[in-house]
Amino acid sequence: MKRLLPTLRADQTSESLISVINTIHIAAKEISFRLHQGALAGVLGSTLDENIQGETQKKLDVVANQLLKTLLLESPNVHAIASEEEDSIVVSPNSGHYLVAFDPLDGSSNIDINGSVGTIFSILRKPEGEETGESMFLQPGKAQVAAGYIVYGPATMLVMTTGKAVRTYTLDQTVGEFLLTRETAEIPRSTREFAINMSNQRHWAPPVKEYVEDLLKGETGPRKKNFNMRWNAAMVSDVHRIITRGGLFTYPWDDRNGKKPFKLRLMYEAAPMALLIEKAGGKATDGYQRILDIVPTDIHQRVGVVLGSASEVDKCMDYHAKHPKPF
Ligand SMILES: O=P(O)(O)OC[C@H]1O[C@](O)(COP(=O)(O)O)[C@@H](O)[C@@H]1O
Ligand SMILES: [Mg+2]
Ligand SMILES: [Mg+2]
Repeated sequence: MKRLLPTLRADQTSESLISVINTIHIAAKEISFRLHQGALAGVLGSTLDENIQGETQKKLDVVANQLLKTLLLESPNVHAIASEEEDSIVVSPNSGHYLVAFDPLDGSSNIDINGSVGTIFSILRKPEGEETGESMFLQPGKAQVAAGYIVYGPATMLVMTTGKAVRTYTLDQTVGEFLLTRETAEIPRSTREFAINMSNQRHWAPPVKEYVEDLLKGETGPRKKNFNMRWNAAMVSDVHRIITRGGLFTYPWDDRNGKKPFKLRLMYEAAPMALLIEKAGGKATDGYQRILDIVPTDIHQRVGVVLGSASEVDKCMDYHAKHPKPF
C-alpha cells in the first residue's frame, strides 16, 4: 500500500507544502495515540479555561492545540498559524511561505464518551509583502492550497486534497504510517440521508423548517422518498460519512443567541470541508452562496453550512431562495 508522502509527490505537490502536511500528520499521530489511550493518558475532562469563543476547553483541546502549534511554528515552511483555541494568529520566527488555520479537536463533546472526534486543517499561501497581520489569513476558501481532516474513530483516517483528488489514508498503528486506502472520493449526487441537530428546530429560519418538514414527510410528501437521519455531534465525523457514502449536512442560522446566529467557523471548519466536498463532486454553501467564495472578515468568523450530495444541496438552496434572508 502507498504511503502518504510518496502519494503527495506523485501528485506533484511541492516539497515545501509536503513538509507542512508532514508536520500536521506527525501531530495527528500523537493526538491519535493519546486519544486511543483515553483515561489512561489522563486527558479526559475539562480545563477551568474558556477559549475565545467562550466555550469551556477540554483537556484534549489544549493538548491537541499545543502539539500542532509547537510543531507548526518550528517548521521552516510555516509563517503563521490561526487556531480555534488561540485568540489571535501566532507568527513563527521562521519566514515560511504558508499559513495554517486549524481546529485542533473538533467535536470535543465526544471526547469523554469515547465518540469520534477530529482535527481540521486549512493551508493558505502567505500573500506577498505582508509580514505579520491577521489580514494575511483573510482569503476566500478557494485560495486554499491544501485542506483536510483527521478523524479519530475506530480507525484514524486522514482525508485531504491539494486541489486534485480527495485521498483517504488510514493510520497503520503497527508501523505508525498513514497508508492510502481510497484513491479518489466521489460523493453520490443524490441521497436519502441528512444530518442536522433537530433539537434546534424551533429556532431555525422558515426555509430550513420547511425543508426539513418535507424530508420528514417521506414517501407521502413532496420529496416522494423516505429519508434517514444521522447526527454525530462532530462535524468531522458527519462530513466523513458524507465523503464516504453521500448525504446532506447542515448547521444553519438559528435565533437561540442573537450574538451567535451560526455555530461553525468559516476558516478552520467550513472552508476546508467545502474544498474537500467540492473536490469530491459535492456542493458546499451557506444556503445562498458557495462557501469557497466567502471572503472572511475575522479569523473566528462563523457561517451557515449546507454541504454534501450536489442535487440535495441544490434542493435545500431552492427552499432558501423562496424566503428572505434571516441575516
Ligand atoms: O452541539 P451540537 O449542536 O451537536 O453541535 C455539534 C457541532 O459543534 C461542533 O462540535 C463544533 O466543534 P468544536 O468541538 O471544535 O467546538 C461541530 O463539530 C459539530 O458539528
Ligand atoms: Mg470544531
Ligand atoms: Mg475544536
